Amino acid sequence: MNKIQFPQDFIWGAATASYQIEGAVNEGGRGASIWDTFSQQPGNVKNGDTGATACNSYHLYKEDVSLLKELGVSSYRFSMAWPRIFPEGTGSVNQEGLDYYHRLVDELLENNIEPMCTLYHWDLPQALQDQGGWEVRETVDAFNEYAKTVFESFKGKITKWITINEPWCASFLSNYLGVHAPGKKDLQIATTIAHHLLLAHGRAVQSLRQIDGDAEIGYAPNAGWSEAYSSSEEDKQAVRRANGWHIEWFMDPVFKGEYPDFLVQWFKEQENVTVPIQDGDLEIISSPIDFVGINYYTGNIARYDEGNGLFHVENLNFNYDHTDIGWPIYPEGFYKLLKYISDRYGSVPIYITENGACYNDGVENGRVNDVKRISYMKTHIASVNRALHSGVNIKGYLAWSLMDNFEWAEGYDMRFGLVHVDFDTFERTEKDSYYWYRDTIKKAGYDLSE
Ligand SMILES: CCOCCOc1ccc(-c2cn(C[C@@H]3NC[C@@H](O)[C@H]3O)nn2)cc1
Repeated sequence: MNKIQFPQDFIWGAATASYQIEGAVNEGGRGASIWDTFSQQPGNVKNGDTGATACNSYHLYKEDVSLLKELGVSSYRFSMAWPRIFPEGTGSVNQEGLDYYHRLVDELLENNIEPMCTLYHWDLPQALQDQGGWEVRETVDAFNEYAKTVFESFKGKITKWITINEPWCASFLSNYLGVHAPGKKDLQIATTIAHHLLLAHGRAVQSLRQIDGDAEIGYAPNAGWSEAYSSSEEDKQAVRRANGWHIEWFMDPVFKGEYPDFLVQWFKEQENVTVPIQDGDLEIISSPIDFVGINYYTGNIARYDEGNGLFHVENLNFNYDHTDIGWPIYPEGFYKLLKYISDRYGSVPIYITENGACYNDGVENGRVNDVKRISYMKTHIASVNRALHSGVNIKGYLAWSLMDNFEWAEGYDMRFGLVHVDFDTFERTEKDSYYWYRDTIKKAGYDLSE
């Protein structure tokens, strides 16, 4: 037997995001985003890299679609850049921006590839940031205007929408830890932003129901996985706080209509931070959705460590194998996470909207022999298969990423692609993992002995 086998109707895909691949930041009427501003500020991004040219996908999208077609995927997850549609965040619509995404979507549909579109993958219009950004509720209204505009424009073409990608990154990583744009370090601001992102999600869900009853909508929360070092109560509580911050903080409000109270109390008592909930917010946030996107990369073993960070928790470094970005390789965590989500939130349809590994192999004699990425994909796709066969309602798997791209604060050094990109010439070279994934898609699985 020795086979990892998926159902024939299992959806296979690949994912990218606008600021990471498009480039052409001053073309097509696009306005500035917070990532243009943040990446231009010295010290924020390795090597001073920016998304100004990226993979040049704004001009090379047909080549990208050809790569997807050859790969054999049935789904392509991309994101729209809000500043291409509304250069000033609100107000007049930039028709050139809509036209670009219509060209991309038409090319996908002509190749029988279903577009899965993320509305917000972190490139907030700078004009809105200048007026308070996600800290102010007016940005929630602006997001809803943007969402309604593209729902109307792409009705009948795009049938799977994702509202917000990784709200933990867009709130806490960006406004408490200061690692991503706009680089703030204030827990109350980050907590307020997290709430407004969830509110924006809920408002967009309600708007889609009014505009296009045939389309499906979800969101893509972060999902790391921490596991207690021991069965001691203090280790278990420390890990409960860590997982709660990454997972429950963003999933309980959507699926249960409330924040995890133990964490709300922790924020209040430890940090004097509160969530600015107004009447009706949680009803909006918990508007029923059609699927949830799970993004998984890594997990860790953790234990209680008095005074260590927000939650008094220490991630232990067991010298597990790591990818080139330094993240431990922990496929069992993926299986445990998926079971945890299914047990806690029920049979909501799940798409793995991101899973992949950073390996920085270069091109040698026209090939990229990224055997470690193939190994990572084998073990992690097997974890998805374990969860699927354990009753978790998983509908598809989309690899992060179709191609090497701008990996945020890590710049272009950290490569997650199935396709290698030369960032000077924009030449694309399919890696060995691309061919392995193509064969796996064709067989809807793979043989463990291979
Ligand atoms: C001070 C401690 O700070 C440590 C860094 O902390 C993080 C956490 C998480 C990430 C992270 C990066 N990615 C991959 C992206 N997902 C979406 C897509 O755009 C991919 O490029 N996911 N999570 C980075 C850094």
